[in-house]
Amino acid sequence: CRKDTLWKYKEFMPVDETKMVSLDEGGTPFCKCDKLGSELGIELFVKVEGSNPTGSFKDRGMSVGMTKAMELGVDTVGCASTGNTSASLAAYAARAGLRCVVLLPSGKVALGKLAQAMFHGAEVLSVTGNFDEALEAVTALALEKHLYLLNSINPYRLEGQKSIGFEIVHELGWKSPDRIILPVGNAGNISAIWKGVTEFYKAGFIDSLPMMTGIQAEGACPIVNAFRKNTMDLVPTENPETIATAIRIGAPVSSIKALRAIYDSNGFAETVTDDEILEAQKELARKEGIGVEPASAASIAGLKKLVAEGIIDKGEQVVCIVTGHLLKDPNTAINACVEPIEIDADVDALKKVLLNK
Ligand SMILES: Cc1ncc(COP(=O)(O)O)c(/C=C/C(=O)C(=O)O)c1O
Repeated sequence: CRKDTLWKYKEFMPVDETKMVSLDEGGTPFCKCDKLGSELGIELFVKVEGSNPTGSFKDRGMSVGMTKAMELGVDTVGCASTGNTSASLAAYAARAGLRCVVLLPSGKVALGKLAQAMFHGAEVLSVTGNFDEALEAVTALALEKHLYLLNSINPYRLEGQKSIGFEIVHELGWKSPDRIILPVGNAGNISAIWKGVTEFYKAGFIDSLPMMTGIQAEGACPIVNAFRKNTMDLVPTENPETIATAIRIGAPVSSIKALRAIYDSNGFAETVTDDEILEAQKELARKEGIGVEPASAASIAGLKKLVAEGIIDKGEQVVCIVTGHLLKDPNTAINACVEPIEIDADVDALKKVLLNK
């Protein structure tokens, strides 16, 4: 694989690299966003995880998790998913030659993700119920050893995803940013990144740590609710609802790790509305040219809100992680735009429309 993958940090990956299952994941773009940043009075970088092989950060965790599956000699892998985990698992299982079973909440998975899971040959089960119920069912199946579970409850997933933290501090010249902001659903990613930066801190590679800041949709925000009460006790959101279907999760499995990361880093947790998410998604696409799916835009919407609330100080160096590609959810993107103009392929018609002539 090419040199700039997450495997350049293989010494920090607790798996047998001779069993590596890789699609050259990691080494994603780290874009300085001066237009948005100067409007907000901060120094803004965006880590574009939609540039991974299947279009989301999940590939990092899946590469290491699938490598562990090969080490263990399992024949079947599985997950429940709001979409991206299943898309990534299907691709990496195909690469590894393993049987793949995915459970998806029926009618609540964005088109691109469903297409990926199906086309890579996963056995796709459309579950009546939400993600949390699907996860409970597939976990029971795994506990009876019918499959190897690769949801982010599997620690090897977090071992891969912690490389996002490695790359951020590496790209900043072995320095932590003041703050890392990301969307939170099942809460594996914020936990993983905190693990990564603290490992590099303990190794002496960096001498400070970022404030970990998690953003949730207003209709699916158990972590934020716990944070606001300054507690580790999580009250699940019973019927989570948001247009950002990737983070439509009510009972995050990694809530303890995520709350630890937020509290220990002196970080923060905030909610954003669906409208704020859609507005941020379009703003990032049209001001900085970075196309992301709705859940990913929650980190930008959260940044704007926290600056407005005075939680984020002027001049802070902030990294927003945008977790999935725009193409994952084409329907939501098209519904947010005006219809294309129908026109004849004729120069006069073009001049009429474009030049008002
Ligand atoms: C684009 C995107 N952005 C953010 C998240 C939240 O990350 P976690 O807080 O680590 O869960 C997800 C999660 C998706 C799934 O949980 C799944 O695919 O099953 C995502 O796809």
